Amino acid sequence: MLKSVILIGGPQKGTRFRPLSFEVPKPLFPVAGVPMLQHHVEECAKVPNMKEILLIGFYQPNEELTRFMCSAQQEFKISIRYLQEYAALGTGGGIYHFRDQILSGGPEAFFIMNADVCSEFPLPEMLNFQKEHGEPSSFVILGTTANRKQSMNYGCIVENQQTNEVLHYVEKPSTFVSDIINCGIYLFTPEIFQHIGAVFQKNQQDMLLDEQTNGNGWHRAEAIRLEQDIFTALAGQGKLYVYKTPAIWSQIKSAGSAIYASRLYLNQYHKTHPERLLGPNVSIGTGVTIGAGVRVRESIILHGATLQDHSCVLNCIVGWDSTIGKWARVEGTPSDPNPNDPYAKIDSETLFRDGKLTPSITILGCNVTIPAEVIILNSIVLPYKDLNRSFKNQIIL
Ligand SMILES: Nc1nc2c(ncn2[C@@H]2O[C@H](COP(=O)(O)OP(=O)(O)O[C@H]3O[C@H](CO)[C@@H](O)[C@H](O)[C@@H]3O)[C@@H](O)[C@H]2O)c(=O)[nH]1
Repeated sequence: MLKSVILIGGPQKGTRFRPLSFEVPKPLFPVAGVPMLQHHVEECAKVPNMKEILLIGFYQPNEELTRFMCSAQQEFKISIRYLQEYAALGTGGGIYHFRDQILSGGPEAFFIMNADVCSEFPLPEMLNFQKEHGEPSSFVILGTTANRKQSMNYGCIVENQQTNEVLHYVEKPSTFVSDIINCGIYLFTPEIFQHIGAVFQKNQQDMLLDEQTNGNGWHRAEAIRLEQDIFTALAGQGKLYVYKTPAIWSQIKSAGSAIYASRLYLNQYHKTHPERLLGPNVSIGTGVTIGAGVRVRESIILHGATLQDHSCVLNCIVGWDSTIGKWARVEGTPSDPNPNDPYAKIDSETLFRDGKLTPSITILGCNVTIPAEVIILNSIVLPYKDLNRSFKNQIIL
């Protein structure tokens, strides 16, 4: 059985996201149309045997987070829980504090991910890589290549090129170390807690020896960074490996990087979620209202029209100020030129053939109202019509 943990940090951390983070916690900021975290959740839920996703952070429980968790649990059919740290415990301290929760049910391995990254999340690939490299309980860091100058803003990894073992790990070095950087996505086995535990014990001993220690000593011992405290020590011990991905990856620290990450995900959608794209070949007039989950392609939506939630518009022209109700489907039949004939032109078909309306683009005149949950297929609807049911191959006067 497997689990995933997403490190969502807390309120003070999102400063580079102001003023956007005033409105919504940074991990829920929409990237490519869905909350940043949803990309993680979706990929985790696809991994066979994934039992649970734990969000760990120091946000006060809040309505936005609760709402996100409820809807994501339903949509992706996976348990999602939020575990709140009493203070910022760092990237290693939070998972150590909640180790019993992570290990309950006996997962043989678990993923840890930074919330503020955009990635293809090659989780199955990391699992396979773990099986093929080193001993079975080795740990895997997802890595990617950066340019020399930018690499120094990240955790830098020197690998054994034959075995992919991590030989050196330096967090945000001040001089060049390696162009392989840490993507903030890891695959661990429960054994990682022995290593974090050893750091915790040592911190506690140091704390007892330190006579200056006051009431917050416990917190100081528990604040542990995976990168500096764990990876640096594990490098070169035959335990830590890097799986390098050629796929998309970006950090999301600023508003600018959120737009860049959106573009990366939107490009992916052509392959992974074509239904989330408005398009291809869609033009939308001014003042058009498009609800959540609407699908549009090969259509022209004229100004003032409203496409209510989850409606689907394919091969249509939607007239000015028309309204398409929720879950309605308005569809026409394209009459594109033969794509295999380089000289082909589009046919301007006659409206009727053999006494029947030729299947063609559906046209809604202005101020037409299509009710919720109906299907309008290959039809022409004259202006100011309030339809009350489904229609197929008709001219509605
Ligand atoms: N739960 C919890 N999460 C935390 C805490 N501190 C940070 N995080 C979360 O951990 C992630 C890493 O945040 P930072 O500690 O700010 O590190 P960074 O500058 O983003 O660098 C990290 O990510 C890079 C990739 O994006 C890595 O290259 C780098 O090595 C490092 O892991 C973020 O998702 C953040 O929300 C904490 O105390 N508690």
